[in-house]
Amino acid sequence: MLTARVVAPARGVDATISAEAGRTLALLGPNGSGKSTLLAAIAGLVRPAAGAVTTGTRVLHDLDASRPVWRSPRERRVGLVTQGADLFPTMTVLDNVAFGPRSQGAPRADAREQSARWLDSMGLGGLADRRPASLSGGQHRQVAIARALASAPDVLALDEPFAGIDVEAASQLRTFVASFASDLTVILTTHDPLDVHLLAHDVAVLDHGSVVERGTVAEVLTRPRTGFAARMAGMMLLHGTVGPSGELVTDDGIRVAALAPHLSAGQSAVAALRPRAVRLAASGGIPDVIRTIEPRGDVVRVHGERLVADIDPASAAGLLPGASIAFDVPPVEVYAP
Ligand SMILES: Nc1ncnc2c1ncn2[C@@H]1O[C@H](COP(=O)(O)OP(=O)(O)OP(=O)(O)O)[C@@H](O)[C@H]1O
Repeated sequence: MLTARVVAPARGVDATISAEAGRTLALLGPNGSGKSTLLAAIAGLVRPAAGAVTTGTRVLHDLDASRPVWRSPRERRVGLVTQGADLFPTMTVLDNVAFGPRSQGAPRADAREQSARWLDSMGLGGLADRRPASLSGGQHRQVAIARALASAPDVLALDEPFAGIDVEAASQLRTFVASFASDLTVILTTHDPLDVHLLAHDVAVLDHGSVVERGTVAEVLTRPRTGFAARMAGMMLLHGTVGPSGELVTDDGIRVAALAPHLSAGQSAVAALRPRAVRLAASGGIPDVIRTIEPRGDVVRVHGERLVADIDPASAAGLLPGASIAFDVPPVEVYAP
C-alpha cells in the first residue's frame, strides 16, 4: 500500500493519494493539475515542501517529522517511467535494462545475465542487442518499462505511458502492462478513458493540485461528481437540488424526473447523463438552442446550450446551429455531489 501526501506550493499541489498493492490507480485530471508532480515526488525526483510518502512500513520521505527523512530515488523501489523515458542511446537494450541491477550493486556479468532472463520473460529477448534509436515508439516504451521493472520496484509509476504512440502499439503496450500489473502497485496518469477501463481498479481525479474525486473505476465513471470525470465517462453532469417530488431541478432550471431518489427535497444533487439517452422532444420538452452539430460514428451529436444529445442521422436532418430545439431526458439517478 502506498500513501502519499505531497505539498508543493510552487506547483500549486497539495494532494493525498493512496494505492493498494496489486491494484492499479489511474490519476486523472486536466493539464497542469499536478499528476506528474505527484509521481515525481513519489519517485524522489522532486522534493516537495511538506508531506510524506510511505510504501507499506517503509518511509520514502517524511518532511513533516521533527527530523525529516529523505531517501534518494535509487533507495525508494519506485520505478518511474515518464513520457520522455530516455534510454541511454549508446547502450544496447540489454545494457539499458542491466543498468538498474548494476546501480543497486550487482556485478556487470550478473546484471547482464539477470536482465537477459528478464527481457526473455517479458517477450523482449529479440531486442536485447538493439540500440534505442532502432526501436519503434512502442518498443521503446516497453523497454523503458522493463528497465524500471528490472530493479524489482514496489511501485511502478507510469506517466502517460500510452501517449504519442500509434493505436496498435498502444494496444500491445496495454496488454504488456496488464500482464505484470497484478504483482505490484501501479499508478498511471492518463487522459484516455480506455486506459482507465482496461487497466485501472481505482481512480483519483486531480484538479488545481488537489484530489477532487476518488473511488473505484465503477464508482467514479458511473457516478461522476466532477465535470472532468463525467467527460471521461462520456457523460454530462447536471448540478442542482432535489425538488418537492424528488425530481432534479438543475441550476439553470431544468426539471428532470429522478429514479428512486434517495435524497430529500432541498438537498444538493447531481446526475450524470449519457448523450445517447437524450432525445429530440416531439412536443414540450426542455427548450434549448443548438450550438453545434457534429457527426459521431453512427449518430449525430447535437450540442445545445444546456444539453447534448446523440441522435440518429435521419432525425438530425434540417437541424442548424442557432435554431431552437427541445429535448426529452429520461429519469436520471440523482446522488449527492
Ligand atoms: N519543472 C517544473 N518547475 C516548475 N513548475 C513546474 C514544473 N513542472 C510542472 N510545473 C508546474 O506545476 C504544476 C503542475 O504540473 P504537472 O506537470 O504536475 O501537471 P500534470 O497534471 O502532470 O499536467 P499534464 O497533464 O499536462 O502532464 C503546473 O502549474 C506546472 O506549470
